[in-house]
Amino acid sequence: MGEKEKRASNRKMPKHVAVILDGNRRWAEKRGLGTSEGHEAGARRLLENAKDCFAMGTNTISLFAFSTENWERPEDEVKCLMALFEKQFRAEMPFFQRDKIKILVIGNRAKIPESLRGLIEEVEEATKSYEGKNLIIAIDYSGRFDILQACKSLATKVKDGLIQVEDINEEAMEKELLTKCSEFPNPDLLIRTSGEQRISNFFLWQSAYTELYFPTVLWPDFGEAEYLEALTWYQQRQRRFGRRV
Ligand SMILES: CC(C)=CCC/C(C)=C/CC/C(C)=C/COP(=O)(O)OP(=O)(O)O
Repeated sequence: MGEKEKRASNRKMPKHVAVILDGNRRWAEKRGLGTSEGHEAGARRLLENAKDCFAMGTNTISLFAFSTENWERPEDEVKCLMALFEKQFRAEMPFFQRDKIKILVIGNRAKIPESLRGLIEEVEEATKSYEGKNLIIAIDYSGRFDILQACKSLATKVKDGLIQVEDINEEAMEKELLTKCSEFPNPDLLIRTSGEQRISNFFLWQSAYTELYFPTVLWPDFGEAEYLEALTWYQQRQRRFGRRV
């Protein structure tokens, strides 16, 4: 049995892995390349890793591709990222369909260029009936934005008489979050590469009991061996969810 098959049969595999892919620019700088080449290398790595991750039994992968704060980056870099997202969605559509991967893009779509927005809708529509492999891509996403939009939606339901204040509980809240945690599990493992040890406004609600893993390697260098190391670390964790065991 190969390493991937062995992992896939391990019952302690994370069902949902969230990733903050960090270090593309530093990776490019170290090689005398431009930032856009770093992001391109990051995007290639992303898809290779997603394939490995699904093959080893994880059924939901979330990627923090572009944070709300990323709009503050130089205009050229933002343009290049939006163009890269478009290129990747177009190039990967046949793979999503062949491997039956459901795509869900979460975040505030208002500022995303129209052509990318249209393409996202197309990809989501084409993959919406697939079950078992979910790829959640966060673009113009922030955890605070997600919690706020969920609160607004619940408040509107109370105002419209659809629910009572007493009906608001964790389950009701989770149904309103963009990750639809009632449909997808909360992340078991969050990986942030490049040595930074913070969540940076990613899944604030969803990662309450997530195991946080911070390898120092830069994202474009995070390959299969590094992912296996992350899994070994995860499988040694004792998850208590606040209880004594
Ligand atoms: C399918 C799809 C949506 C693919 C594209 C994913 C992709 C490559 C996103 C880039 C995200 C990003 C801003 C990375 C951080 O590196 P950084 O620039 O912050 O690196 P640094 O920490 O070295 O500055």
